[in-house]
Amino acid sequence: MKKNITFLGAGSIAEAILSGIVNAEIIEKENIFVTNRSNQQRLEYLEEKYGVTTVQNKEMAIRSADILILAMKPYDLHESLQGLKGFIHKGQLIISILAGISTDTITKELEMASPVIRVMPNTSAMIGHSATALSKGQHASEEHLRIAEELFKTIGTTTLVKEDDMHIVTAIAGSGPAYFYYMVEAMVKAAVESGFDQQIAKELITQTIKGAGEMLQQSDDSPSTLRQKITSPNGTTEAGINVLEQNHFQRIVMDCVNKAKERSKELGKN
Ligand SMILES: NC(=O)C1=CN([C@@H]2O[C@H](COP(=O)(O)OP(=O)(O)OC[C@H]3O[C@@H](n4cnc5c(N)ncnc54)[C@H](O)[C@@H]3O)[C@@H](O)[C@H]2O)C=CC1
Ligand SMILES: O=C(O)[C@@H]1CCC=N1
Repeated sequence: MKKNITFLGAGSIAEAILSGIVNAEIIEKENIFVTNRSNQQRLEYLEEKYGVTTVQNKEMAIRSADILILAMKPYDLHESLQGLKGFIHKGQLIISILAGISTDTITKELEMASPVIRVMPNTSAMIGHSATALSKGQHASEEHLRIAEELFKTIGTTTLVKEDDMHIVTAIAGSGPAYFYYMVEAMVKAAVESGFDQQIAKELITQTIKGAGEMLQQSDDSPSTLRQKITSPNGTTEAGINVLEQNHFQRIVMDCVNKAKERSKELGKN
């Protein structure tokens, strides 16, 4: 792709995405520009690690961009664009990865009919395994969507969704990895409590999650059937699952996803 791409925001997800793009070599490193609010040390780290160009002079980086990736926190959007929208021009493709924020809000903030694509990646982008969802705003064309898809395919899978569904998608896929990490934390704790080695426990659990993920992808069985095949009558799995059931584990996970979805909606309103 012969394009200049500029990140506004240099946090953890910006790093995950740019790491994926750099590894895939889809855009020359020299054509990737990264800016943040003020943390010079952070920019130096990204420049050193990925060979991208980091800049304090946002004007130049924004004006010269073909694609602008908005990667600041949702609550920093307004202030950030207030200072920068003068440098943004209509021909640029705006990609927003901000949780909760609609493409219409971005258009309003920019005060121009820019093409905006809303994207929800996750941090597995870092190793090319993001499950990324995309939807296009009213001023974006199919070609804009195609460009965004091409870019995000370098960091994992891409799925087109209706913009209204972005809240639930954010709850299951954007935030999703964190729930699994949380579960792993608990499993490791239990293993350590049993006197088992922490590192070996982590390795075994990691391979177990990877295997389960591959099974979910490759097997024709439903998640429920896959679970049942592990659960021998009166065996260890049943004993464990019974505790989850007694404590309403599925209800808790559903509440967790719903709460994340509601939070996404709130972020969009504020
Ligand atoms: N962390 C994640 O897993 C995911 C995050 N997101 C979204 O990505 C966005 C960033 O999230 P994180 O990377 O986790 O946050 P973060 O706090 O790690 O990074 C935010 C970045 O924005 C920069 N920033 C703030 N104001 C700015 C300005 N005026 N100009 C330029 N840069 C500015 C900060 O300096 C910082 O580099 C959020 O909107 C979040 O909803 C989306 C998907 C996944
Ligand atoms: O927690 C958040 O708000 C962001 C959006 C999805 C993942 N992290």
